[in-house]
Amino acid sequence: MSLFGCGTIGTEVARAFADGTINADLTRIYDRNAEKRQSVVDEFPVDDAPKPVDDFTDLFEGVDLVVEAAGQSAVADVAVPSLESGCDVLLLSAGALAASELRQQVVRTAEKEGQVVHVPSGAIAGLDAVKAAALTGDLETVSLTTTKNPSGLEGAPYLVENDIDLSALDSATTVFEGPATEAALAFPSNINVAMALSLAGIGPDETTVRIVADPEESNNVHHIEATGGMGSIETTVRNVPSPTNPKTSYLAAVSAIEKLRTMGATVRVGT
Ligand SMILES: NC(=O)C1=CN([C@@H]2O[C@H](COP(=O)(O)OP(=O)(O)OC[C@H]3O[C@@H](n4cnc5c(N)ncnc54)[C@H](OP(=O)(O)O)[C@@H]3O)[C@@H](O)[C@H]2O)C=CC1
Ligand SMILES: O=C([O-])CC(=O)C(=O)O
Repeated sequence: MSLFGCGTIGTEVARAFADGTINADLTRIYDRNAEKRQSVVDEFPVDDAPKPVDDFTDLFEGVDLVVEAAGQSAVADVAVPSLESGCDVLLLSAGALAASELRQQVVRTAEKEGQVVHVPSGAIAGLDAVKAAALTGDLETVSLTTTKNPSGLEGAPYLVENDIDLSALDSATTVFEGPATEAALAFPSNINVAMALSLAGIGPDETTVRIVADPEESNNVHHIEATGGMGSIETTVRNVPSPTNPKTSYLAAVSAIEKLRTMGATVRVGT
């Protein structure tokens, strides 16, 4: 396998290869930051380290899967070329697929090449039930309310473009409400989970998202509500943020690791 992105999630994923949690080889890694590439290499014994590459197109050689843990622009760069090179992809920055042209291109290429696009549950819970409910054809509403400390939202394009200053907040405030299609692009580093939920359920135009900035909240909280003919589903995850990136919940990295681990497992639990 190859890894694109050697930041918070990429480092945790690489460690899981290094310590044998994932029973497969990580052979190539890429990040635009050479120091981060090197610090991932340093997680491995010298004779078992992945090769750091300067150009992401060198990730494809001799591997069957490329793990993206970098950012939405990386998905635009790497997803289609990976699939065309005969690699499956696992996308953490799934919000990139909110752009319908890219989404269609990725899906069509995967179909044509017979490859798989994996989107892990990441920092949310309940995709198993939402997927099953969607199959019944009468899943009616799906909503996600995400609450983060302002430090977990700062720098988001939507806040910058609308001149929203979160440092002045003294109580929980809704900063965005709209379809997942808009949320994923307005908050590209904060709400990739909305696209995972959309793909599992009723699509990004119908899935509604509310983002709350709360100076009293120390966790990244994701609350899902879904209703339909099967009844209703509610899940809440109160995630501990990663120490190296408060925008990213620790569970997101572990979710990707579990997905990779179980690709080769004999017993696979969950829908
Ligand atoms: N699906 C889910 O549940 C979740 C998804 N995510 C998403 O996963 C991704 C990784 O998160 P995280 O590890 O915390 O992020 P980090 O910022 O810690 O690490 C990302 C790394 O990738 C590099 N990078 C970003 N874009 C590119 C690019 N186009 N080309 C080359 N290198 C690039 C960054 O470099 P630099 O430092 O120079 O920017 C950085 O080294 C993010 O998009 C994040 O939003 C996060 C949490 C949950
Ligand atoms: O880690 C989280 O809580 C969710 C997140 O940042 C994302 O989906 O992009």
